[in-house]
Amino acid sequence: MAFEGLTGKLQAALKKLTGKGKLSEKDVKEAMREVRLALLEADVNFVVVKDLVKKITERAVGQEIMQSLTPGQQVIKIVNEELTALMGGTQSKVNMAPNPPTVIMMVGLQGSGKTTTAGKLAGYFKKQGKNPLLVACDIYRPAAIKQLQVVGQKVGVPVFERGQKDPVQIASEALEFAKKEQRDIVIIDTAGRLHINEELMEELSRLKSQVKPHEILLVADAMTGQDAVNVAKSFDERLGLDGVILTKLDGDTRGGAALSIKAVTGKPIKFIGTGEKLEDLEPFHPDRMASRILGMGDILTLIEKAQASIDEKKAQELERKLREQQFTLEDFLDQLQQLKKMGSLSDIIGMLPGVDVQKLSAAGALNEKELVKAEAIIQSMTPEERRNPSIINASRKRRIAMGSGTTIQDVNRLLKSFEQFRKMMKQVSSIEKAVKRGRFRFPFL
Ligand SMILES: Nc1nc2c(ncn2[C@@H]2O[C@H](COP(=O)(O)OP(=O)(O)OP(=O)(O)O)[C@@H](O)[C@H]2O)c(=O)[nH]1
Repeated sequence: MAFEGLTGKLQAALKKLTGKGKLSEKDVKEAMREVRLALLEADVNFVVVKDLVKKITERAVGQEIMQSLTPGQQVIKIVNEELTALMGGTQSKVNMAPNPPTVIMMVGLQGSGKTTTAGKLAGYFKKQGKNPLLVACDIYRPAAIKQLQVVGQKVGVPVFERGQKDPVQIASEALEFAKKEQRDIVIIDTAGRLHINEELMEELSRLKSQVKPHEILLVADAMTGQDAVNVAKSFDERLGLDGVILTKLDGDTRGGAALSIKAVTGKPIKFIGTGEKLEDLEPFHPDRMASRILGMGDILTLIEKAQASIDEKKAQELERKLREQQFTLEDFLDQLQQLKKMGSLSDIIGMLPGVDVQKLSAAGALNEKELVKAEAIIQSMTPEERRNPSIINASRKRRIAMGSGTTIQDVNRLLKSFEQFRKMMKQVSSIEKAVKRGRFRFPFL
């Protein structure tokens, strides 16, 4: 899970403030020193850090805050707001052409995830009812065309290719083709290089003047931290970017790129890549990211992910069962299977507020293999046992363990996690209600 180190340190710094009834200027300044260090260690650009901490401190030591009943909470609210503002404030969407097709040019260095992300983006638009076309203009790496065809096929979007022809020529033909075939979004995968060089920029500039894209998106690898920020700066100076797609935010990314790109280049992050699978692309919401970084969870994204992978009827049925306490192990099995579609366990759990992912993974609670085991155990139960786990006595446990090739301890553990899951689902629905009523309180306060 990305940002773990940063989240832990920010929480530790801010927690010191929430324990106090009244705050002095010294308390705030001390906490801000820790916030500054945490951000620098996360590889956030140091000018950005300096500016951010100054803004937070100025607001936090203001009369209103210091004299409020809950000054610590107010400071956290300020940090949350300033982090949100730093990342652009509100969501930036892709510019759509008034007369389709909308042309999107994907640019970036080799290995940043450009080709994969072009496929993800095509899949994203297709799910929204659009009719995209992918265009293979990375002619130097022969495998790139094949790779684009593979991802295109996986998301069900056609790929326009003309082999090693001049990319500018390919793009022009692709536009003609898109108009004829009524494709409303054209996504062009361009060549990458290991480093920024003149030849690459020349080619991309030629391509830009020929196809006049409505959107130029830079794909940058979040794992490279400040390098990603510098790459964004260079591409923007030479080509003019409309936005950035930051990939690999599922790894142990420290946070530097996500927090610095907008402030340094003025260009917003529009999407983030959160895994290797083609559905692992999320629109970027600065406010939700700020909450995630502060360890306050991201219930809204979690709900959206659930909505995207669970069909509406099933979700309503599930909600009813949870409300009426009729949620059975059979439903649990169904949920485990749905969960697998939503992404990695630690990413999903990390979106719940107040959950310490690091602690859970250390305790082995987020092991994906456990999911497979859980499925086998539930499948070895009788329908009666699935509906009513309280009848599972010692001899039934023995039978289930034998049948699933597991141990009695495994069966016990599963029954226990089922109980916990039931509780967690209840918590999610009560948080959702609280958010809707505007009464949601940050859980670690
Ligand atoms: N974990 C993770 N891996 C990603 C993500 N996006 C892309 N990748 C992986 O990054 C690697 C490089 O991706 P490509 O799409 O081949 O990179 P590229 O930028 O198109 O490379 P060139 O075509 O050589 O320019 C692949 O193994 C992808 O699966 C992401 O969001 N998370």
